[in-house]
Amino acid sequence: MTTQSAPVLALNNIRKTFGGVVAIENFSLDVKAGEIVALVGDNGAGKSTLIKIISGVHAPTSGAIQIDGHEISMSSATKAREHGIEVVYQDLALADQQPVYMNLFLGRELTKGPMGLLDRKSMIEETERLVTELDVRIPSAHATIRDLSGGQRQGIAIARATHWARKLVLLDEPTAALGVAETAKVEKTIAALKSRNIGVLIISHSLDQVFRLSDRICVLRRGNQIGIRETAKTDKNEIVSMITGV
Ligand SMILES: Nc1ncnc2c1ncn2[C@@H]1O[C@H](COP(=O)(O)OP(=O)(O)OP(=O)(O)O)[C@@H](O)[C@H]1O
Repeated sequence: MTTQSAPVLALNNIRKTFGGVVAIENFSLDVKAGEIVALVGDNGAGKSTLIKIISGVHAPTSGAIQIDGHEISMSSATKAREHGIEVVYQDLALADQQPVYMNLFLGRELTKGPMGLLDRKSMIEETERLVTELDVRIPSAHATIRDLSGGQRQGIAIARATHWARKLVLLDEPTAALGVAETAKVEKTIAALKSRNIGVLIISHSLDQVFRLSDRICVLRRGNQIGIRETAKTDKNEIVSMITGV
């Protein structure tokens, strides 16, 4: 059961231009606690731009963003994290030369003692607990990211986001590079966020995945919101025609 109370995220009349290009026009959307909303649209529709606006990478040209009913200025990715928002980007943003445990704590390393030394033991223990819980199969918490497979890296990026998120997880094509079994595992992890009452906004080109995971589907075309549908009350044909406009 989920508590669908006040929206964790509310976007009101967001507009974003890059020079003369209007990437997002007049866009509004709520994501409630424990809800999974899928953002779909063709290439260039504006999906990634929207995720970057919510995660503080791009400032909107105009419009407002509210978290838990409070208007906030998402001026940087750090600020977004402070508000409990975590993102998994297509390029994963992992430090390739670093071990898994350092990646899970990147920028939020645990320290000990008056000198603030890295508490590697605790970070390794916490990493081992987390990867076991999420069934991310890696050789060890000490493994270097560059030595892992694409699926293992993806698992680490998602483990990091789900571990730190308090309000909202944003996922940009989280399973694009994965096989069937790995995709199923990632989808299970995403679905489990509902029980922690975390809101999820997911970009996916796979309508099968969108229908498996989401509560609602929001369609974007050329920066405009074409409509929002409850997943249980629509079908692929309707969503495809909303995406393509035919
Ligand atoms: N940094 C930027 N500078 C200039 N234009 C940009 C920038 N980022 C995005 N755009 C433009 O904004 C529009 C939306 O792009 P965006 O990447 O958000 O689309 P998308 O829906 O995520 O596409 P895809 O599915 O191909 O990733 C496009 O016209 C794109 O060229």
